[in-house]
Amino acid sequence: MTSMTVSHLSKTFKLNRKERLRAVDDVSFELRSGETTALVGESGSGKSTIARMLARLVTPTSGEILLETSNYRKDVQMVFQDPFASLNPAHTIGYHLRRPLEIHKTPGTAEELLERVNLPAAFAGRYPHELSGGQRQRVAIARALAPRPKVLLADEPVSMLDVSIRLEILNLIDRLKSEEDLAVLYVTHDLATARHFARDIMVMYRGQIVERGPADDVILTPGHPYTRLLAEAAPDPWAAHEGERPPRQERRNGPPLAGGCLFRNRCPYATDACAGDIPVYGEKHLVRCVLRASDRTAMERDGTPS
Ligand SMILES: Nc1ncnc2c1ncn2[C@@H]1O[C@H](COP(=O)(O)OP(=O)(O)OP(=O)(O)O)[C@@H](O)[C@H]1O
Repeated sequence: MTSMTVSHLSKTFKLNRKERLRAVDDVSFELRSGETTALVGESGSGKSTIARMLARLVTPTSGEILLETSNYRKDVQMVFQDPFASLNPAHTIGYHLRRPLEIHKTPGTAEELLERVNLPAAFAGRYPHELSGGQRQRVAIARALAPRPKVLLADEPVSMLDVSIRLEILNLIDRLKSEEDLAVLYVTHDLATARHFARDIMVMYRGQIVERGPADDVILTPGHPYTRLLAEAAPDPWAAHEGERPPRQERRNGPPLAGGCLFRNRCPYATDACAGDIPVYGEKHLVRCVLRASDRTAMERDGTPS
């Protein structure tokens, strides 16, 4: 069942008197209960801005976010990247968990919430500094679950944690998704965990969703040259291409491209057509590109025209 429908969502930031940055550009998708949808793309592509608009922390410039239910503040919860910044050092874990129960008038106790995330009930009396990063992230997840939300937004929930415990936390979110029938948006740089935990993957490039579809299809048979670049070089898309890594500023704002495909100045298959309107092809697996994957295979076989 659809929990949240996002239509034509855009966000333009005003950088200074003259400059504007279109961080999110006409994005539409659905989040369904009991399913994880991954949002992947390099740094600065707009992933967090989408999550923050869905959490109502950032006001959209245009577009619509429709929720099946009516109590938005209760039904949409977010887990942030930094488990050290998200808990107040002055308050106990119990306080952090009881607050949302009180605010949203949901039944339950801090101890029950701790159990749901596999932490001992005695942690309710502890302070954040007494916990490890992984334990804090479990607390942050428990706090997000306290109001019994329908939608959980997880923005890079494990990227600041020790590699050895990342899977535990992702498995926990996955189990809770099934138990609570949550619609999960998993924002990540990491294609491998996106493929493993998500049913669908959406690939963002400079504010636009350039490809989306069932996780295996997107990763194993990427349709967009950008997805292919990400998939070949995962987890860091530039790790294997260090010499070609574009400077951060260029990646973020880039040279101005009026319309057309925003990837065309980096794309090995770019043609004049890429400056025009870009069609979307596919049904379940959608790709925003003038060339189909089969055309590119033929170009590679027969030699790319110079
Ligand atoms: N409040 C803001 N004011 C101005 N620009 C912003 C603001 N928030 C984000 N941006 C810009 O919007 C673009 C998208 O940022 P966003 O954080 O959504 O990307 P991201 O894909 O989540 O990146 P990361 O993985 O590094 O978090 C970036 O160029 C960023 O600098």
